[in-house]
Amino acid sequence: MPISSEIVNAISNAPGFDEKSFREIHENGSQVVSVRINPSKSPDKTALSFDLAAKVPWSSYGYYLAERPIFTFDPLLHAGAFYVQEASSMFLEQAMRQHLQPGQPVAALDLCAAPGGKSTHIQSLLPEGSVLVSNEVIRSRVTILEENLVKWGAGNVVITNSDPRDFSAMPGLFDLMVIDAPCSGSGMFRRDPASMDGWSTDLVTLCSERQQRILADAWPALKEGGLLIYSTCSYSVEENERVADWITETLGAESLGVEADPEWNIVPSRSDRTGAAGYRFYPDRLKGEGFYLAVFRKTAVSGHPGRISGKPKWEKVPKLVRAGMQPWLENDNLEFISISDNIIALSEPVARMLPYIQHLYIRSAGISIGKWAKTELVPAHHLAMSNLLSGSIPAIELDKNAALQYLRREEIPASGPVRGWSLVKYCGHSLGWIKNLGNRANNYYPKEWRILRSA
Ligand SMILES: C[S@@+](CC[C@H](N)C(=O)[O-])C[C@H]1O[C@@H](n2cnc3c(N)ncnc32)[C@H](O)[C@@H]1O
Repeated sequence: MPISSEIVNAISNAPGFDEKSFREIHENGSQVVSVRINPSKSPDKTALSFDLAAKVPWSSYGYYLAERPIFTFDPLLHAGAFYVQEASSMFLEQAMRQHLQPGQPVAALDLCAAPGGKSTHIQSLLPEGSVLVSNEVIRSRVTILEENLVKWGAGNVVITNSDPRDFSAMPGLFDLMVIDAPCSGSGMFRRDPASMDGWSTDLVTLCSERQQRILADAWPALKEGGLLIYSTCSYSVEENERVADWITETLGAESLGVEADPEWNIVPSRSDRTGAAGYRFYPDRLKGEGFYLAVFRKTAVSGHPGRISGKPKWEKVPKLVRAGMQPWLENDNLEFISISDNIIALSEPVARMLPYIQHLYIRSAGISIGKWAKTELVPAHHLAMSNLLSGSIPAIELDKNAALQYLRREEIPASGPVRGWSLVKYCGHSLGWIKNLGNRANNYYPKEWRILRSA
């Protein structure tokens, strides 16, 4: 679809912008499809419905696909074995790898997290012993964030639904802060031409002001020496280099470079006033959409986070219940708490984080194990998707058709001699639970996540 002259004129001052090739790439209808593999599930290449021949050069887990399959009908998507993500955004990996101490656990915040592209990626990159607070301010968007993180199987994540303002009350809590800010979205015009209709220079100004507000609100929560990764999917200098200038001038942050192989065709940029380094992605120069990323180190002194006093909103799990859960779990090096009958397993880094963030709206933390119903556990979907589950839990392996039947929440034939709870797997990856009643099996796939489309 042709791109309007109003848009082209407004972004023509962007470093590396080439009007002719930019117009061509938006008009020729070409599309790029990429996915990121979940290293904690490591799907077998032969199980995937697509070929992993072409790597995204700046990410160890990213791959380009030759064409766009109907991902909904790939059970491994629902198993959290991969995430469909635009390739340029995966450059976040270089910023993390080049600026975090290898092996050193961190407390990370992904402030604008839904639907979870960056959070799932950050989670895959964090060293053992780290914790990720994945926050989304818009309530209706937390649902998809939670779905994607549960499927990813992540246990070291806390999902919150709070305003950036609420993070100012926790000085110096995070070593890493990722702000993938809401923006005017011009970088996505090739993929979603209809979104051009809502674009205006006023929107760019509004976004730039909002980006600064979000940064100012969250900034106190970053530790002295901590890392800020700022990104947008906009081409506008007002939302990128000008914001980078504002970060270095007003917040006093130090700009950090990220090494990028010249063959990747990423355009390095410098902001006008302070020379802050940024990295620009153009679809006419590389295989990816429009994107900007910049990295900063906080040099100012931060306060110290204070534990929020008062009674926590959760209770300890009684010994008897803990004993009943034992056969379900691979490792017991966890803390168990109970919130409104739900039993939750917290790894040590998550348990350590919670007292500092109690005033946030916490949507979920750690891994939901299930509900204790008198004498037995009714297992949660999150447990099925996590690596906490004991290898001795009965499981049935389904072929693709039966797996899709299961994911539509249809009845699947009862199989195997074992009555009771059983995992359902596809190519060795858990999809969820059934309860085998002998003559039939009840399907416990979460109703709100079921596939509604027919083939
Ligand atoms: C670019 S998207 C984030 C995409 C996400 N990081 C990913 O990789 O999947 C920006 C997010 O910021 C959220 N947002 C909108 N207004 C906000 C505000 N005032 N403060 C913080 N976040 C906001 C949006 O709901 C949206 O989820």
